[in-house]
Amino acid sequence: MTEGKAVKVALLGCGTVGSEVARLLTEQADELAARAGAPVELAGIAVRRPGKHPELPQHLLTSDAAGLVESDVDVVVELIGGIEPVRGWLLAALRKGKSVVTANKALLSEYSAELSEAADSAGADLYFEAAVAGAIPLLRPLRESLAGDRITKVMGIVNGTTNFILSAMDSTGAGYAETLEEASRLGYAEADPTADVDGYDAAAKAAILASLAFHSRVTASDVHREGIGEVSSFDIAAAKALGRTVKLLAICERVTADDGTESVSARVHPVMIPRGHPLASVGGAFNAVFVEADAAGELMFYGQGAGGAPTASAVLGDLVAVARNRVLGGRGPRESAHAALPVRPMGQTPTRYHVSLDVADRPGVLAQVAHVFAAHDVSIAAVRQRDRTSTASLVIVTHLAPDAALEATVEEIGKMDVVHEVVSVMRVEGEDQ
Ligand SMILES: NC(=O)c1ccc[n+]([C@@H]2O[C@H](COP(=O)([O-])OP(=O)(O)OC[C@H]3O[C@@H](n4cnc5c(N)ncnc54)[C@H](O)[C@@H]3O)[C@@H](O)[C@H]2O)c1
Ligand SMILES: N[C@@H](CCO)C(=O)O
Ligand code: NA
Repeated sequence: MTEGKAVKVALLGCGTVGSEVARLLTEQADELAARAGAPVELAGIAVRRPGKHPELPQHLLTSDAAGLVESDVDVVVELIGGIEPVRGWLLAALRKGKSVVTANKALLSEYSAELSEAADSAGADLYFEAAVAGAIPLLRPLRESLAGDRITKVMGIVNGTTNFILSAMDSTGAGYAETLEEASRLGYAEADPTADVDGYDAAAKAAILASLAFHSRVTASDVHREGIGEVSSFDIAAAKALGRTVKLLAICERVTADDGTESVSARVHPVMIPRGHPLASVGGAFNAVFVEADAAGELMFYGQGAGGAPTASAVLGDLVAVARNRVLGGRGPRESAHAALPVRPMGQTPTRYHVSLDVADRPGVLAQVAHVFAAHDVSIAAVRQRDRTSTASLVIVTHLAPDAALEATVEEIGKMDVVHEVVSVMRVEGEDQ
């Protein structure tokens, strides 16, 4: 059944992802029409320099994105990225009742509320499956399939570029700069790859995940963020020596205080996980996300988190959904922020630390170090000591404690005379507390 009136689509941006969307939209036109219930017609493509795209249908090209949005189109697919001028164009489209499909996590993690309100008041759809974990169907399961459950935790690898770099550092010992260059060449990295390596991209995704999972408004600035710039070969070696590996994780949790009040913790930072943990074997630009919910238990989502074609798959899935909604006269899910949970500061969030120290090898040192942990009310889970000629290597893994207490402990230990060097400090996830 494809006899419905054509759904006209404006494509904004034709780079890594946009070019794959244009290709698939053209190559699979008949099948997409059959699935949507009407032809999904590319009405225009906004590019920066129309003369530079001989591979695209020339009559569709324009450098006037704003004009294309204003024209007689039903859906705007935005694949340019960044905040302005895109935000203004998408607001204008939604206010006129045009549906929007975007992969722009930077924009959504700051302006989701504004965009959703514009969509809701005009009865338009706002879909963004590609914005988190590329091809992996993750946001639709959170918004729809799990709408009847109570999610307690979302944790995973959501940035392909940094996972590609950390995997290479762990397996081949490849250098940071050369691996980042390769990730850019393969189309994984953002236009400015510092968004990847400094954790901004993952933090934006964590904000989107936390908002959907906990029915609250969480923005990128609410997310505690640390990138992989500080991860050294010592950290990788320390992790290996303990049967662990280092991953950059986004962790969004529902935290319940002693008095029963609930809040949301959202953070992105490097983490040591056991090599046997399912996230440890997620290599290259692949992403994997665990979701824990009261009734469903533990769910794992895995697949390609970056790259042109995988991301285009998610964009096209959204496009078919919004086209179908227009054909049938319905709407997709609206923003759900009714729980309005506050965001818990990182310092009050319970975490566990791995601390690797070079200490003087003489009696009483371990007791002195342990005393500092105790003074900060941090309980030690495991200690390993290895003697060298005049120093000893001391590895300590803690139980859960407020992150601020752990940070203060490490700072104080670093100042002790008997501690020659704090070799590696990293949070630990994925093992018994
Ligand atoms: N590459 C990925 O793996 C991936 C995955 C998920 C989400 N995303 C997101 O998808 C979006 C696009 O990413 P990308 O990797 O394709 O980026 P890209 O840099 O390859 O493509 C963006 C394109 O937009 C064009 N552009 C910039 N300003 C424009 C304007 N005013 N008018 C018309 N075109 C303009 C650029 O010339 C470029 O070709 C971003 O929001 C990104 O975060 C990318
Ligand atoms: N730069 C992002 C693209 C996918 O969102 C990444 O490396 O994961
Ligand atoms: Na996705």
